[in-house]
Amino acid sequence: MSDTALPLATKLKDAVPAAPLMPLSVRDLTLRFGETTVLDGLNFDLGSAGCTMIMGPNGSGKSLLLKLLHGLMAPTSGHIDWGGQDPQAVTKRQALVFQKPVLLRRSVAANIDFVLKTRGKDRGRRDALLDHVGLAHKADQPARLLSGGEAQRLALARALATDPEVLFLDEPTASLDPASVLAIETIVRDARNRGMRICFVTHDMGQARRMADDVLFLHGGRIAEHTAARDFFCEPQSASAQNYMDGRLVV
Ligand SMILES: Nc1ncnc2c1ncn2[C@@H]1O[C@H](COP(=O)(O)OP(=O)(O)OP(=O)(O)O)[C@@H](O)[C@H]1O
Repeated sequence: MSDTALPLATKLKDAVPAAPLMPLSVRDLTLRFGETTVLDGLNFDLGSAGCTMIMGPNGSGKSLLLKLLHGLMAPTSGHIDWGGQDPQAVTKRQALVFQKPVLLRRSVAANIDFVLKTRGKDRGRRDALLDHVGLAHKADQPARLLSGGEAQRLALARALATDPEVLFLDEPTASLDPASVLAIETIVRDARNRGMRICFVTHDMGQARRMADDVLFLHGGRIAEHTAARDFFCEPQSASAQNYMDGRLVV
């Protein structure tokens, strides 16, 4: 992206609080709807840095896992420990970007202004944020007129405006063209390289290979595999991950 990414990077780095949310420890995490168990006794840890790609077939529980980790839902049982921090205070230190961008029916600039104002952030960062995601020239345009890729970059800028320590992404590029996919990946990689912890749901194998430090593979609400990226893509250990990568796993 543009040269003006640097001042933004500096400000994001400066904003990291002293007591970090990472590492994450998840123990016996279970979610049921009535008689149906959709997440079944998950146990995993995430280290302080990097990008975890969360993969698995449709309905395996990826989106629900993100919502639990972000505190948008409560588990039926089990524990989520973000660096020993008070669970009540965790959500505000994280951001979630959905497949369908959630935007205000205001101008592009006003979408950023709103987040900066409500979070008590420096309003002067708006232009740097818009430039960082390549939308400075659209600042005065209504957000509803943006293309899908532009809207998703604005959603990402809104997320970055909150200075999250953890960024959750739920299939953010699912309906975007290759150039828009790469633009989003560039922004996310930059955030990761500046120390933001990334948890990224995708079905896009190429994207997972480009972005992953580690892969958490879900199948039927359980963790089939949690492996370093190079091991996962060279030789997945679980049959379900092998079948998924070969296009043979349909749930
Ligand atoms: N509110 C709900 N009540 C009952 N079942 C639900 C509810 N929300 C989700 N589910 C079920 O939980 C399972 C996991 O859903 P989830 O959205 O996490 O899957 P996913 O892995 O993200 O799928 P996809 O790849 O299709 O987005 C699915 O079978 C879904 O139908």
